[in-house]
Amino acid sequence: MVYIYDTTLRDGAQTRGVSFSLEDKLRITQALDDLGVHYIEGGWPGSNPKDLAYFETVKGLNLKNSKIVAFSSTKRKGIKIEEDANIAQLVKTKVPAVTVFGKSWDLHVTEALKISLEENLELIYQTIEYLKKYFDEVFFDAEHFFDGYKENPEYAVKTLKAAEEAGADCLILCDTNGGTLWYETEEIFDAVSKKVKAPLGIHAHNDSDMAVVNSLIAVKKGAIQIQGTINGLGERAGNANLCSIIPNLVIKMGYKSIPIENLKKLYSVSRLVSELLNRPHPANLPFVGDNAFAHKAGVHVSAVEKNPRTYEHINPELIGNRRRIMVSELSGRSNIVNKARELGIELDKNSPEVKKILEKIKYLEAQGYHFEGAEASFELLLKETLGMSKKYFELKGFRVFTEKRSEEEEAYAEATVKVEIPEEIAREKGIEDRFEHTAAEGRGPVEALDKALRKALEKFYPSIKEVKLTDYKVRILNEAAGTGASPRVLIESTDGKRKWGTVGVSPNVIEASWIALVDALKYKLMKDDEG
Ligand SMILES: CC(=O)SCCNC(=O)CCNC(=O)[C@H](O)C(C)(C)COP(=O)(O)OP(=O)(O)OC[C@H]1O[C@@H](n2cnc3c(N)ncnc32)[C@H](O)[C@@H]1OP(=O)(O)O
Ligand SMILES: CC(=O)C(=O)O
Repeated sequence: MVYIYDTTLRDGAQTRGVSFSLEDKLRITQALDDLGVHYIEGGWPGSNPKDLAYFETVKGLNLKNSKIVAFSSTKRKGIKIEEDANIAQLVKTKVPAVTVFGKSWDLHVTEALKISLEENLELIYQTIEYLKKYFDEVFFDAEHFFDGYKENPEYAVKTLKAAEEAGADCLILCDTNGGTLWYETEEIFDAVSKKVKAPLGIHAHNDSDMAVVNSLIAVKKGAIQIQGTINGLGERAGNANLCSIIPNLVIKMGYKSIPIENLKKLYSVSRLVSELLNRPHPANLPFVGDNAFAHKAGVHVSAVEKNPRTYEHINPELIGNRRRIMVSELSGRSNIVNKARELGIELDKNSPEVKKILEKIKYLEAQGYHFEGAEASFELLLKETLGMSKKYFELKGFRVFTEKRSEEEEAYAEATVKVEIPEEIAREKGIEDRFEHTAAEGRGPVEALDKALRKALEKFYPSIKEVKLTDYKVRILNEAAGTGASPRVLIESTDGKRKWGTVGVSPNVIEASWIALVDALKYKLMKDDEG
């Protein structure tokens, strides 16, 4: 049995740029409990009022699987343990388990704590002995254990023995600076397990990109507790990523830990943490990233179609992720067939339509289009080629101008747009005048154009009012051409029910924006028709 100890709410909160609210901490606690994590380190109650409030509030959650753990250092030097504010706050939490970190590297004892090596052993012993009177489980985080062991193995082991003799339930070897390589972890675990009897655990940082492998090797060498964080959050380069450790441990290494059926929740827990931090979810995370099972190359897609094992190390559904197929200039016909199937359209790989769609994609990508971030433009292209979409309107012309009358005055833009609605649609709607000629103002030319186009179309298609632009990005494609370069415009839109991306490319940035805007509105009308 390997116990999973999550420190997202404590070491994860030490990530640069991260600040969890109390509500975030409680939501993450519930999600981790639901996933089946064994221990959740909620914070350091002696550190700040928020962590203190967490330990008060968390008692109200009806947790099914996880034990809440409070964290602190060993007692301060030069005072009695009963006088130590950190230790007093730990005791007040009345949680089932606590973890204290103590110094295992002689450098830290003499340089950071500025006490003798003997005194440090006393701090460790006294703190653990005292806390054992109040808590079922007391864990000892041997800070900098690996660096300490490399410089003074005898002393590093003495710190573990002090904790063991005082009654620690698990001795966690910490790679605090994250510089340890996998074979060193292996050797040090081998040596230490001969010298202490208490169970061992590991807490690894990722400064050498070794945190996951060090954690798994430690398990191979007998560790029964792994400390880590969701998405590898943590001080500097982060902590060991539990989203990689858990599936490797359970699915591949076959250890008893979190039940395998619970792993289906891993992807959503990982996303929840990104959402709460208001950060983009890192797409390239193994297992739980959106790219983890995304296939772009035609050769890969063709093989995955036949048997997913050809390019997937596990079934993505086991951890709640899914397969994604991208369409681009690197696609083959399999990508098109697969993408069409996602849209509910069955195509024959050898049909002329598939060939035509693929050729169009390759041609447009060579012009600068990029369909990966513009799935709505791809869907329109596919359905237009297959004759499955209506022509909703035709442009009869647009004009945009920008004026700035003086240094002081803000620049201003105005656009006029003329569109024509097809006869059959006008008849259906009982509208006689099929032409609409409108003008609108905006702070910039694209805003003016967007407003004028909507104004022109709203009379025929009132649901256009629901569409909002949520993102607008311009990328210059052939930078060397300077002002003659071709811009690519990517637009993201929403109607409150769904979000979609469209793309436009032209040497004229206004026209590139127009193409992407038109696709955005056409897509909305097509989806409304499809119900
Ligand atoms: C490896 C890790 O990540 S451990 C976790 C680190 N996390 C944090 O530091 C976040 C929370 N920390 C805090 O809120 C604050 O640092 C507090 C409340 C704990 C302490 O604040 P302050 O009392 O102002 O002290 P400050 O942070 O400046 O210095 C830390 C003190 O703890 C002492 N200390 C550090 N580790 C230990 C230890 N294991 N045992 C005993 N004392 C320790 C240091 O020697 C220093 O004492 P000094 O003031 O006598 O030099
Ligand atoms: C305890 C801890 O957070 C560390 O050693 O990194």
